[in-house]
Amino acid sequence: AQPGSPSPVPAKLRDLQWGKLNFLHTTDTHGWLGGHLQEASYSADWGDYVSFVTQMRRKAESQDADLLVIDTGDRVEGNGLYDSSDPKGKYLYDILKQQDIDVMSSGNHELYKQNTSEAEFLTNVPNFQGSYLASNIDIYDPQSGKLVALGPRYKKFTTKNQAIRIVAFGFLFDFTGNYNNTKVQPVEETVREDWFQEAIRETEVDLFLVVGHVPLRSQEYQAVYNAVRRLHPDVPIQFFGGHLHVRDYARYDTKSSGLASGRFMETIGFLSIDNVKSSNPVFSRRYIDNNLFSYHHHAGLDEATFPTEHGKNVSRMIQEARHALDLDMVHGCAPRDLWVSRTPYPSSDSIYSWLENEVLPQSLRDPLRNNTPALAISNTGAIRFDIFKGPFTQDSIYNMSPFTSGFRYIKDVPLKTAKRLVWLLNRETKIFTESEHQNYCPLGPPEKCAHDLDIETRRYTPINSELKRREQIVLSPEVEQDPQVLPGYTTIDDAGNDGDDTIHSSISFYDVPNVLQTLIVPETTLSAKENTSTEPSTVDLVYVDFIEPYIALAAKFSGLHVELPRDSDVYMSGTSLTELILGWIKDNWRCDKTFI
Ligand SMILES: Nc1ccn([C@@H]2O[C@H](COP(=O)(O)O)[C@@H](O)[C@H]2O)c(=O)n1
Repeated sequence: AQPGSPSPVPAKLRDLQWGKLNFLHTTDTHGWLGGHLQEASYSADWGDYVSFVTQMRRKAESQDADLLVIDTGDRVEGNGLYDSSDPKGKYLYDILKQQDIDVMSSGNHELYKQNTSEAEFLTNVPNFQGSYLASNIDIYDPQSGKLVALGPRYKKFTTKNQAIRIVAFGFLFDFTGNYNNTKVQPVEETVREDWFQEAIRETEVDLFLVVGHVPLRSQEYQAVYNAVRRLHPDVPIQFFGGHLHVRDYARYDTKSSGLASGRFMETIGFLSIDNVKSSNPVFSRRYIDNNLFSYHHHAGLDEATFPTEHGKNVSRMIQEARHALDLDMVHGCAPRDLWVSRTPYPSSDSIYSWLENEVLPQSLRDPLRNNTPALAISNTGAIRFDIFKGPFTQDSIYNMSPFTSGFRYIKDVPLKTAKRLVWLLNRETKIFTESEHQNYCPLGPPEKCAHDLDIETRRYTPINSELKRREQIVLSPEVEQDPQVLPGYTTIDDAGNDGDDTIHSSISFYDVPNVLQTLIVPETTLSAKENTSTEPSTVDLVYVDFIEPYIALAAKFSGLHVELPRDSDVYMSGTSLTELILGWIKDNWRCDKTFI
């Protein structure tokens, strides 16, 4: 673990049920390779995980079993270790490659920007040669300019100890937000390609392994499942998925299942299959809290015997990178916790209410607009993580707001129309079912998307259906706090409610809107007449530039006749949402002696 990170608190643990074939799975790590420096439950770093994999491989060997290590993408964007370096990822790729990963795939975050997908193609794919699969992604090779596969489409291999013959694929969901240097083929089309049809016609196979940055209960995985099952009614299929940032386990039939392992290095997913080659395979899953207490327990080792030299070196690499990036530099001290979804919105503890009521009204102003009133909009998904009371560091800003998005505006928009546009964006369904931009909740945080898909009740609500909007829903009521049981994940999945390795009390989850909004009306701009209603008749409609395609769409439905980007312009040129928030924090959150 990194120096200064909290030690894990001993807790009641559920054991792993090993099989002859076992997997460890990470997904949506988003650069959190240093672990969580403010949360004891998730305080192990990538170096500890390197040690854990080594020790678990030894344990597998001793039982004549196999262990495969999987990662399903979104390794970038979301933490200072990736986002704060120039170029981005300067330290991350070398740290990542220290892990011995057997099968991996790309996420959507690897493809939003040209430089990220090119780094993937030129650095990460070669670093993980033989493991990195790209069944439905092509990229324009920056050297030749030719469209080529990002990586091999699939691979066949046989495990070392049990000689299990595996055909593996690596998918990304039907993502449409990628930069134009990559092409993502919808999974439903990929499964009709000749190469895929040939691959699944393999007869010498004991298991199909489908890894991907794809929600488990999705039309994409349904398509893969249908294609394989049509030809192989009896061969086990194991899926690994991600993107929604939740722990989830799905049973598709008696011989197939899917595991999703959370987000941000909070969770290491464990899955075992026993009797893979028989007519009665046995599946077992566990979500391991990413901390040393859990690692020691599951490896059967202690503080002295657990760490490997390699693992310790990787922890040192992270420490040096964090030091070079000054990630512990304190910008201010947060006077209270601010939550993404642990508290109702709006409320005084909601990070979105804080942005709407304090940060944006006090900071968002373009001097070139001469105090013109503005209705400002940001997607809630732009804010990725909670703020904890106490020191707010260089790391914290990227954990909370990692993206580079700036602002744009449309002038002279009737306030009534602007408000209708916001209403439409938050109502979501009509707009997105008719949109080529449809994908999993493109505006809100991914956890909201899981909530909308009813993951916690294990019902898949097709995204195309008219989702009934719900009021704030408490998913799991607060329980009396048992002093030995700390709050944390209490997952319900298709195998029941005993998947988490650590026994926790539950944390409440509250839904959030797609976009937050704030009306910014400088006192002096109101005419005497308007002053009576305190609302201007027209405003600058200001928005985070990432959501411009959705603004364009909502404008169409709300009677705002604009063509974007032609009719919009940059607002506060050179200022990103992240910089705006950081500036406010530096000005407003002084550290007094109670924090030091
Ligand atoms: N530049 C960006 C990129 C993404 N977002 C938000 O993140 C959400 C997707 O996150 P995943 O980790 O699940 O891929 C997306 O819905 C956007 O809300 C953003 O704001 N800016």
